[in-house]
Amino acid sequence: MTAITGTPLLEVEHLTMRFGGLVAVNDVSFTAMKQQITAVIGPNGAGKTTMFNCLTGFYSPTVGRLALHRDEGIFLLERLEAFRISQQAAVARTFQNIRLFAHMSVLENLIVAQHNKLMKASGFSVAGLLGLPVYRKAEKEAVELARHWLDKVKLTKFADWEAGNLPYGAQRRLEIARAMCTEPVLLCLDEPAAGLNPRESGDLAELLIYIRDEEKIGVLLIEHDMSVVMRISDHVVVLDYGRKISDGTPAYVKSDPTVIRAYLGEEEHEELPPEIIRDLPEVAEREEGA
Ligand SMILES: Nc1ncnc2c1ncn2[C@@H]1O[C@H](COP(=O)(O)OP(=O)(O)OP(=O)(O)O)[C@@H](O)[C@H]1O
Repeated sequence: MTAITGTPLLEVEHLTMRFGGLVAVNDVSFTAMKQQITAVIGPNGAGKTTMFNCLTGFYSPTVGRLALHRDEGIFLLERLEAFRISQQAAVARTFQNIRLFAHMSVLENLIVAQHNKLMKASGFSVAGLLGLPVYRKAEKEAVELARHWLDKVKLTKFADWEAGNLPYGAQRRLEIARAMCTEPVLLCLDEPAAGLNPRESGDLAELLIYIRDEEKIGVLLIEHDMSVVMRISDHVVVLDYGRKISDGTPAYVKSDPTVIRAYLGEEEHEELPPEIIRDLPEVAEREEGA
């Protein structure tokens, strides 16, 4: 493990999630820092999505403390219901499978994401029904925020399209925009590059860098695409069979023999991500000799 410096945003301590006899996440601890991209990687079934489900209230962890540090104080996520984790702790997430409102327009998807803020401004309908200035102001701000994110994900010209008619890569970007419209402090993305072509993966990487550097939001990223992970992450946590097996900078993790072994399995070299294959001693020697 190499030390990652920064200001803690999310402290995961001894997280364990059991399903009957199966321990999907086994005593995992790490700290994700503010304004950093922390990637969680590992072979299929390693426990990555289960960990996300614990963080976002879909599962109640068997054991563990999940402390989110905000200016307002510390939120213990394991004690909060899912809707409070998103509304009060300001944790947003996307899923492996796309979950947009397919029959709403692209812009409407981003306005609906701000429903809680708008409901509050409307005094839970009264001010909204009466068209009071406080509600009109909130509505205008919601549209401005939506337009800001449409621009950032390069979907402005598709604002009136039905979301379900967008190409796949654009739907993925819209999901991230929708999550950002909830104004999170922590953005959790479950395999955002899945199914993207290399150009779209490049755009995604740029977008995540923008979210970190300009919007100053912490990102927790589950991703199998190692070219994206190694390029943009500040910190990589590796899980295997539910346990944390490595934790550090991308450079440290990709040359960690434990990680190489986990991806290699027994004799399955082809499963190893190319970035890790390049660092294998036998490959490096071969390339030097060539
Ligand atoms: N609700 C559940 N009930 C029982 N077992 C579950 C449940 N959810 C996940 N598991 C099991 O927990 C283990 C970890 O699964 P998980 O989906 O978290 O892995 P993952 O690292 O996200 O995998 P992938 O990269 O394939 O998405 C797997 O063995 C899975 O079958």
